[in-house]
Amino acid sequence: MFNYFLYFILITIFKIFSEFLFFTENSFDSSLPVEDNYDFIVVGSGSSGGLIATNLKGKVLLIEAGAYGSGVFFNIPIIQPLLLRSKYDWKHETISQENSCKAMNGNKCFWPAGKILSGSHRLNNMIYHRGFKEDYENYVNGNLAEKLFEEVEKNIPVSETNFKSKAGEAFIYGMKEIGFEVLDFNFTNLTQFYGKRYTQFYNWHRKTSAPETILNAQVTKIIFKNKNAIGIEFIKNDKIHKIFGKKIILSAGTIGSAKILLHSGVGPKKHLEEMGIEIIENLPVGENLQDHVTTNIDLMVAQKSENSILDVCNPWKIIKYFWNGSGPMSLGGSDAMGFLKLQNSSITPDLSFIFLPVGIADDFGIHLRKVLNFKDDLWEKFYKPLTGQSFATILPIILHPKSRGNLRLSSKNFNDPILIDPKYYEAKNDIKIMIKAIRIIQKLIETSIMKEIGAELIPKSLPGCENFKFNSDDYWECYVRHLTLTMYHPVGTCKMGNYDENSTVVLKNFQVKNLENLFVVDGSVLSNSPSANPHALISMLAMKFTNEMNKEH
Ligand SMILES: Cc1cc2nc3c(=O)[nH]c(=O)nc-3n(C[C@H](O)[C@H](O)[C@H](O)COP(=O)(O)OP(=O)(O)OC[C@H]3O[C@@H](n4cnc5c(N)ncnc54)[C@H](O)[C@@H]3O)c2cc1C
Repeated sequence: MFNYFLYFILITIFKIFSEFLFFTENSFDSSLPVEDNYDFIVVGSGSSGGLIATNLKGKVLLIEAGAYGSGVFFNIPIIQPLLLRSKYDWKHETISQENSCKAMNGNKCFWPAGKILSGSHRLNNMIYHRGFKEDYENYVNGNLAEKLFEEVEKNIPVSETNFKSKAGEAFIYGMKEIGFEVLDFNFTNLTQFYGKRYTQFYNWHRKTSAPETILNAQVTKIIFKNKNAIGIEFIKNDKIHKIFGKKIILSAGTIGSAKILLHSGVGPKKHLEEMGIEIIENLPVGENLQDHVTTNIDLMVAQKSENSILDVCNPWKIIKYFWNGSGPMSLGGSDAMGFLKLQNSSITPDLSFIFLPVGIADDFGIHLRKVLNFKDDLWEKFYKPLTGQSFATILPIILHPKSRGNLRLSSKNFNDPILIDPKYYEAKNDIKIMIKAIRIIQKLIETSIMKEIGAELIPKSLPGCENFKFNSDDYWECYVRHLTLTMYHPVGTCKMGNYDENSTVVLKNFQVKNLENLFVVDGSVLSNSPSANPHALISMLAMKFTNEMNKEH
């Protein structure tokens, strides 16, 4: 009971504080661009846009829909879950899903994305993994990629998590024991500096020539003269503004960039006609939506004092965190992870497993179940009876799902939500892979090292799946179609490709096909989901683009 109240009080204080901060940041921000014409206008300050704008040479304007967001406070890694569904999150939701998200209200899965300076990198779990060279060969040759990653890592420091749980260690060694071809099972590497979240936000502050930045400004349209992009329209403080530039770079993310293009008349002809939007170029914008889908496998573990709420609030640990960045406050979510090939013939890994030394029931249902949009039934029958026990989570991630979704506008009005349809598990093969992943987790739990920490699967049926024999393949199919979660890695809606391919939106130099001076550089250009968490790959591509632009300029 004491823990419940402690959570409740801390979460309430945080919510009041972040609302107050948001109010003060917005009320006093009336800044507008000082010039009439820029060399570059960069839309979006996230993993890609933040890096591009802070490193481009020339007269650069960075336009960001989100607010500043306190550096001192929000960059404490353990705060991350509290930023979800806050004012610093776009709070997207999928449309009602037929084959998945069945444990969520309205069968809608929650899709957060950063609406803050530094974008989703301010809200993410800070995991940094370069991925595998076969993933980036589509976009850049291997040797150059290595150099670009090194440049990225000079911009944003990366190091092993400072917080390492005993359960995380057992997970790493257990996985190495079970006989599949496992790759890189290890403690997680994070974008951090002395245990603090490190994003372009810091570089932006430190650079004497930081780009001119307009916050709280939502770009709604690209202005074209024939097939040339010449500027953008944006809304700030309820007023529409126009600003002009020689090159327009969209880095508004997989949802944001596609939405701006569609509203500007760049998209599938038939869809734009239905919406009553004048067509500038017929391109498959919004198609090819892909996401790393996962499910929540909570494990009960024997003891977990090292990351309980009392441990996080321990004054000595708080002092140590601010002194040397150690302890539970530096936990970005995951402390261990790795990859696995189901067959030796697989070119890149098929699955990734991310370990979190916490579980959904750990906060007594005060925050996380609301974030994830859980139906009351799921909470009341499955998780609530477990509160007060110790948990850890393993997220099995399908790295190359076959299911493809899309984005569609709901109307001509930019403020109306975009319709996100990931079509999770439409491809039956994705279910097969997920069930294999669950069987692997079951093998892992049987390893001696996992037994030592008392790991055990929750021994009861998920609400909605009670009619299936517990632990049968049919039961697990039902489970993953109910407890469907995103790893928050949507990509692909402005697919990069060759000029003669119909699916191409963006050419290999990031230019939008058939349109001059318009570029898209962010997660939306990835043609396929990478074999790792995408921030590193997206940053590497942003670095490539920046170098190419600086050479031309
Ligand atoms: C909760 C969460 C956890 C994640 N964990 C990890 C992780 O641990 N490791 C990892 O590698 N990846 C992780 N990811 C994914 C990763 O953060 C994203 O793939 C990556 O940040 C995307 O970069 P981006 O530049 O494409 O878009 P973003 O970083 O999302 O940037 C887009 C920016 O554009 C702005 N914008 C959007 N629309 C407009 C508009 N109309 N006008 C003006 N500005 C606009 C947004 O506010 C935002 O700042 C996570 C994502 C989330 C949400």
